[in-house]
Amino acid sequence: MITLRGLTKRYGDKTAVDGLSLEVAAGKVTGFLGPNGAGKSTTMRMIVGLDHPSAGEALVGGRRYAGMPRPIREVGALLDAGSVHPGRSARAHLVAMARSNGIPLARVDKVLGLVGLESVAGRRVGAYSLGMRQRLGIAGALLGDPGVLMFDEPVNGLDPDGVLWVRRLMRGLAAEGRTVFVSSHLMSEMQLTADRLVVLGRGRLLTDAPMAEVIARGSGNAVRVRSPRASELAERLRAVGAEVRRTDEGELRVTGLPIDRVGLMAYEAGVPVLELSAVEASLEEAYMDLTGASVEYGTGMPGAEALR
Ligand SMILES: Nc1ncnc2c1ncn2[C@@H]1O[C@H](COP(=O)(O)OP(=O)(O)OP(=O)(O)O)[C@@H](O)[C@H]1O
Repeated sequence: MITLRGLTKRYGDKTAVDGLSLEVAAGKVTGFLGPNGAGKSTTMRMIVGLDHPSAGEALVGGRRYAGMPRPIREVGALLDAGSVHPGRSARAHLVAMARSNGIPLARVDKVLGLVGLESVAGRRVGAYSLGMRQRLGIAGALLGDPGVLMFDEPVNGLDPDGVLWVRRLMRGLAAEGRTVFVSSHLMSEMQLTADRLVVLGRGRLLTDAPMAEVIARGSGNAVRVRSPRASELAERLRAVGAEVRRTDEGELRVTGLPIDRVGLMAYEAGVPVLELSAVEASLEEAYMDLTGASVEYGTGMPGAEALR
C-alpha cells in the first residue's frame, strides 16, 4: 500500500504537488491521471525518494523509502526509461542492480524472460528502441519481486502487442495482491487496465474513486441520432428538457432522455431517423469533464483549418 499525507512539493513559487492525501490499495491497478504538468511524475519521484517533499510524507507499506534497507525489494518503479547508461547491456544493467540490492542473479534471467528481452540482453541499451527500453525499465521494476509497483507512462513507445502485454502484466501483478500505481495519458487503455483512478489537476487531487464511478459521473452517456431534419428534432427534444448538441451535419447527441423516448418522439413528429444509437460513456469524456479547468498547457482544440 502507498500512503500519501499532505504531500507537497514546491519549486520556487511553483507548487507542483499541493497537499496530496490518499491511499493506493494493494490488489488493484490504480490509474494516475492528469494533464501535462499536473504533478504525477513529481509525486512518483517523492514516493521513491528521488525528490524530497516540501511538506507532508509518502509512505510505502507504512515506511519511508529512505528508511528501507533494500528498497527495490519493496517498491519497484519505472520512472524514466531513458535513464539507463547507453553503453551498458540490459543484462549488465540488471546484474548491477541485483548485486547492489542483494538479489540473486538468477532473478535477472527470470525478469529478462518475463519482459521478452532475453534474445537481446547482451546488446548495448543505446541501440534499443523506445519500446525495448520501456521493457527494460519494467524488468528493473520487477527485479526485486516487490509488493508495490509504480509505472510512469509504461506503454509509451510500445506497439499494440506491447500495450496488450503491459495491460496483462499490470492486471496479473494486481491479481497477485500487489499494489500497482500507473500513470498514463491513454484514456482508452487506462479504462481497460485500472480498477481505480486518482486524478490530479495543477498538483491537487481532483478525484480518487473506482473507475466505474468516475465514468458514470461523466456526461458521456448519451443518445446519437441522425436525421435529415435534425434541427426540428432538436427543438422538440429541448422542449421536453433534453440537452441536445449538434455533433455533425444532421447528427445530434442527446443527454437526459432514454433512447426509446428519443425514438418515439421522432416517430410521433414524423421526423425520419437514419440512425439511433446509445453512446457508451467513456473514461476519456469523464476525464475531459473533470480536468477541463485544470489544463495548464491547453491548445483550445483548434480545428484542422487552424493548423493550415
Ligand atoms: N526540477 C524541477 N524544477 C522546477 N519545476 C519542476 C521540476 N520538476 C517538475 N517541475 C514542475 O512541476 C510541475 C509538475 O510536473 P510533473 O512532471 O510532475 O507533471 P506530470 O503530471 O508528470 O506531467 P506530464 O504528464 O507532462 O509528464 C510542472 O509544472 C513542472 O514544470
